[in-house]
Amino acid sequence: MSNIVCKQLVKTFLQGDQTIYGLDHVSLTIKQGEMTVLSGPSGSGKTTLLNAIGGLDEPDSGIVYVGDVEITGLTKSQRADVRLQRIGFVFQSYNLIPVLTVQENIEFVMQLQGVSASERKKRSQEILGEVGLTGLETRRPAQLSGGQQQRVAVARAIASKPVLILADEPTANLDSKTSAQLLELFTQLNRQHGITFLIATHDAQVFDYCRRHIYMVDGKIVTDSTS
Ligand SMILES: Nc1ncnc2c1ncn2[C@@H]1O[C@H](COP(=O)(O)OP(=O)(O)OP(=O)(O)O)[C@@H](O)[C@H]1O
Repeated sequence: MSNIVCKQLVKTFLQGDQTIYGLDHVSLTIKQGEMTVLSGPSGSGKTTLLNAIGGLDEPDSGIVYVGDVEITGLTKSQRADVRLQRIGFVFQSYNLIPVLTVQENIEFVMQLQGVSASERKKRSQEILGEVGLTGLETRRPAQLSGGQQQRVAVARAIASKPVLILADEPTANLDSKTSAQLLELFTQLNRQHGITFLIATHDAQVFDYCRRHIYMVDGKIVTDSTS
């Protein structure tokens, strides 16, 4: 089982002469296959928590496990390796590589993983079908709508066959219909592949797709409910 376990995470930032708690002793367990929404006011620590779980940033103290790997015990390059093998990211701003085509953007991660060219082509075609982008493989990101670009970002995130997808405001730049389509896609990937989703958002539409809802204020989890 690849559960996510966080124990007593603390992350502080110095702002002027003030110490701000991005994470104030946060502990939580997310079971493999859960779809969880993380909400809270601006500055409550949502991104800081995603970054700690995904190993993009190091907490000051505390422990993060993704499955049997303790992320917090690794070096920067070891964390990058764990991300490559186990964790997909989806951001508000898509973060695609503009000079690469849709297919090349998807294959990029597999290339880093050392997957052969023929296997990359086969898998990227399958993934394009799965996210509903067949026929758009030779386009570049600027030639796609926001919703299509976000689907490419999801395709890239699942290319590495991750156990966990961390999504930070994934619907923020999408209209409500396109957001619903993206969330349907998340649900489908969650059900078919058992991928765990942790979605940080202000968008109430996301709540309908997640049974578990964690709410943060001032770096602390104040409610954690499952419907
Ligand atoms: N690199 C940084 N330097 C200084 N302070 C930071 C840094 N990153 C985050 N913070 C502070 O940590 C707190 C938590 O920020 P975080 O970005 O995690 O909040 P958030 O809940 O994701 O906010 P939003 O909903 O606006 O994205 C905020 O007070 C923020 O100003």
